[in-house]
Amino acid sequence: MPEMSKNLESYPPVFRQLNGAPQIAEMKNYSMEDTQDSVPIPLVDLQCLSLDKLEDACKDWGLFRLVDHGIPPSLLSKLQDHAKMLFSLSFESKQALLTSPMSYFWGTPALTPSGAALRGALNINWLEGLNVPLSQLPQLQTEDPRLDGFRRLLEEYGRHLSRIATTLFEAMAKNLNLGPKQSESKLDESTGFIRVYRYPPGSLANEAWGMIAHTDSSVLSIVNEDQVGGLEIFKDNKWLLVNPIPNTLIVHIGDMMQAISDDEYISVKHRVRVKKQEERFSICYFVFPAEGSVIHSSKYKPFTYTDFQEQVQKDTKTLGYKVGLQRFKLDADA
Ligand SMILES: O=C(O)CCC(=O)C(=O)O
Ligand SMILES: [Fe+2]
Repeated sequence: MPEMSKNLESYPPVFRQLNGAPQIAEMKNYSMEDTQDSVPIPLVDLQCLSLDKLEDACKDWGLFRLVDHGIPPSLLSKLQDHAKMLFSLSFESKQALLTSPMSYFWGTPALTPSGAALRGALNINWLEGLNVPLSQLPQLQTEDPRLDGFRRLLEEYGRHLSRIATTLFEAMAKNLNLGPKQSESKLDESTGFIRVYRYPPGSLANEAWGMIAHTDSSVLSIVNEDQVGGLEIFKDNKWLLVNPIPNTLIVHIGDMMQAISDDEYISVKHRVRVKKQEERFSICYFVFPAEGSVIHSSKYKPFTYTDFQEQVQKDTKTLGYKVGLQRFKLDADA
């Protein structure tokens, strides 16, 4: 792992073993299925939004590539550069610097509502992350110029992401014929948070998953990945590689949107594995329904996002994985 050994002290101690991830045998269970070559995923243009194209992508894929989104390329590249700089600091410096309201975590993307890593029974995910609740960003007290600069970039990025998520959700609500009553409070910008991830480089000896297969619990998730690639989606019983393309964003339908759409839209299963000898960075945005807002659907018992999240946390702790929407299905034993 050449790149990793250059910068070993920046990694959490558990990642520093040169022969790859711990629990590798267990993780190999997740890599039985082959991944197909990269495929062109549907394109959605935000400036000239086609409701039909959007509808097809949400129904058939549960994800699409967003172009003409209005985020300046310079902001995207500055964010990526800043993330790289912060993650290259020593593990100890990151633990000291990246504190409340942000949180620094590694080995799992599952966090408690306060941002602490939630350790399940299984799996170490081969990643480090920084969790940033956007509404709390103004409370960040820092005199460190590295962090202050990052905060300003994140605030600007967060404003763009709120705009994009709202525009897309309104278009989806139109397509689904949701009345104002049904759609209001189903996407609340103040719930938005950003995850910045660093995935260690892959190697032939290391088949570990950066992030194991899952669906997102959000209404919508918006991913800005670098050129290393490694995001895979599950479609028609196959794993497909999503090609990284500069200045585009990948939008995922999340579990909440699947329920709101009465299962017309798919919360797409996805995973990450870095195959190149390079670190991968991604900056992901997640947005949720307003607190207390009840999701009514013909397919599920009425539930709030808080009910859902509590169930996910319970399952992750006791079973080691998220069961997800299945727990709330009307015709299933929860
Ligand atoms: O890093 C990525 O591209 C995806 C991350 C992801 O799927 C998640 O955080 O839920
Ligand atoms: Fe995800």
